[in-house]
Amino acid sequence: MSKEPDRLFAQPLGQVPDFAFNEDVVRVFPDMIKRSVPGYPTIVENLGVLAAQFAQPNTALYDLGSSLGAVTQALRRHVRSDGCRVIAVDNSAAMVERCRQYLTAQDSMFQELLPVDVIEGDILALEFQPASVVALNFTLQFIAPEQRLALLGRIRQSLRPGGALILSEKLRFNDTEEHGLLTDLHVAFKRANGYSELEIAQKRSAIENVMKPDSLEEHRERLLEAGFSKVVPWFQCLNFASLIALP
Ligand SMILES: C[S@@+](CC[C@H](N)C(=O)[O-])C[C@H]1O[C@@H](n2cnc3c(N)ncnc32)[C@H](O)[C@@H]1O
Ligand SMILES: O=C(O)C(=O)C[C@]1(C(=O)O)C=C[C@@H](O)C=C1
Repeated sequence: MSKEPDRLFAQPLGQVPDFAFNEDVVRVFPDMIKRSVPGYPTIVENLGVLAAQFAQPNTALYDLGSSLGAVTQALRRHVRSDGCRVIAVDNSAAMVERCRQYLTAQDSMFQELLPVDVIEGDILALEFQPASVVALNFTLQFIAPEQRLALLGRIRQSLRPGGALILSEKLRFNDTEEHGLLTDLHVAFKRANGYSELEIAQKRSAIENVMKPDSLEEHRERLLEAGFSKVVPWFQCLNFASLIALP
């Protein structure tokens, strides 16, 4: 994995462009996401552990918005079910290219890993195969809000009995005081990880038009509306959480 530090927002940018998963972001992404998302390493590793409990033989395991394949690698470290295949999908060409390189490196280090397809494509246009695990790890928040319900509905239809969707997201909070407190604490987390006030402010402007977090209540209601029967939060650190949704 690239160890290049994230300094993308360190210099004054004047007009801050909208955040995009381009080549510049790809180069620093492992550092960026670890220093920006509280609990990210714990979520990724345990997503593999959880997935091993839900994986059913001869089904697909989806990593939607796979970026550099951190979740795909965790699935391959933990899931041992027969006949499973990991399908990693991302619409950023730069992410997909680097993801394939990392997975080739994983293949050369470990034997008997699950086979994996890395697809460059839009998850909104994907034809889902019968699946037992679907991971949306900080991806749904980048999908246009009006498209989220239909996507979750199609994921629900693809899930076999015994499977699960694992959904991780940045949260917003309906209670103003709770929202303010957890937002301030997230800024403190970023500061403690070496980001300056300028970096924090410019990143905030870059993502505000492209990343639209929902509240836990909105997620729960939408997942139930999409046909899931049960929604169980399994992790929260500050304003970032991960949920298990059962078919
Ligand atoms: C925050 S990153 C996901 C991080 C990654 N899952 C991980 O755990 O390391 C969001 C990813 O979703 C991808 N993405 C956003 N919209 C997408 C879409 N409509 N179809 C496919 N990928 C999408 C972006 O290119 C980006 O790589
Ligand atoms: O909320 C923020 O400040 C973030 O930087 C979050 C976040 C995310 O949740 O995906 C946004 C963009 C990058 O992919 C990494 C982290």
